[in-house]
Amino acid sequence: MTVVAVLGAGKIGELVLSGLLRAGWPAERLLVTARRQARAEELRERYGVRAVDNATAVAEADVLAIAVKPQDADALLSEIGPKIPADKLIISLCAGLPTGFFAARLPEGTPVVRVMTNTPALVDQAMTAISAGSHATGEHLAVAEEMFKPLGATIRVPESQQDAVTALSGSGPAYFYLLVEAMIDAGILLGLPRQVAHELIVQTAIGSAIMLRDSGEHPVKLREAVTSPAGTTISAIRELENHGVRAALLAALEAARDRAREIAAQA
Ligand SMILES: NC(=O)C1=CN([C@@H]2O[C@H](COP(=O)(O)OP(=O)(O)OC[C@H]3O[C@@H](n4cnc5c(N)ncnc54)[C@H](OP(=O)(O)O)[C@@H]3O)[C@@H](O)[C@H]2O)C=CC1
Ligand SMILES: O=C(O)[C@@H]1CCC=N1
Repeated sequence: MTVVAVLGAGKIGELVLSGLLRAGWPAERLLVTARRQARAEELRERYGVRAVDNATAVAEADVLAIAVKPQDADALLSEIGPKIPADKLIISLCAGLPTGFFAARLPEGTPVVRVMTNTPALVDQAMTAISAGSHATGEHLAVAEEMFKPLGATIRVPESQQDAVTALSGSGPAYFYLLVEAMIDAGILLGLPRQVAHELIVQTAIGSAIMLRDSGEHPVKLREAVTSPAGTTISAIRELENHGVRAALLAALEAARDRAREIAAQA
């Protein structure tokens, strides 16, 4: 029976933990570690899982899901790396860090899978991209899929695409929230009560997202269907184009991809 330990159960680690529990993963098959005792205690109380130290997690778990900040990964691996038997599966959730970073700090032959998920895991709507690193087989990828499928959709990608994935879907929820925030402000500008603007935009976002997923139509077609000749939508779209929204998105996602590369270079 697979035992999973989440090493560094902060925001993302907790999302993985709670998602697995919602999916029926038994609490006895889950371990968590945290740097602060208070955090470990909080997770133990909230989820009924065992909060242990990193060494115990390594000894008892089959799968070690590493969910510390990339900047903290080196210290964590200095602590546990030499003790890890090569039959453990390492699943890294860290942005930017290539699987080679882990391989260099782990015993030869340790399988490493790199995963990029996102915060809609909270509502079982994550997008998780999974890549095999050195020594990871199809079986290891299947274990990662078994863990992340209950949290939403999964896709396998070559590791060379993971920095781009991080820019798109890893950081992606933040872009949508920013857009929604700005559109609610626009509603205020137009004189709507904040609560009404919020309700209008959130439901419009949900409806548009479900249509995008379920209709199978290209977004251009869906946008064209809203855009009447000499109507209101095209007036707004002209302003969006005038203000360079498309160019801003291209530049923003390129910056996120570049930051992922920088994180790896600095690690
Ligand atoms: N937030 C997001 O949307 C996404 C994040 N990620 C990746 O997930 C990882 C975690 O991010 P996030 O959850 O946001 O960050 P958090 O800071 O919320 O979580 C990291 C956790 O790791 C703990 N920690 C650090 N060092 C150790 C250690 N040596 N032993 C045990 N625990 C330790 C921290 O403890 P303490 O609180 O005491 O410092 C903290 O609770 C990052 O690598 C990030 O790139 C990936 C996809 C999306
Ligand atoms: O901002 C970050 O670095 C992390 C990785 C993807 C989403 N959040």
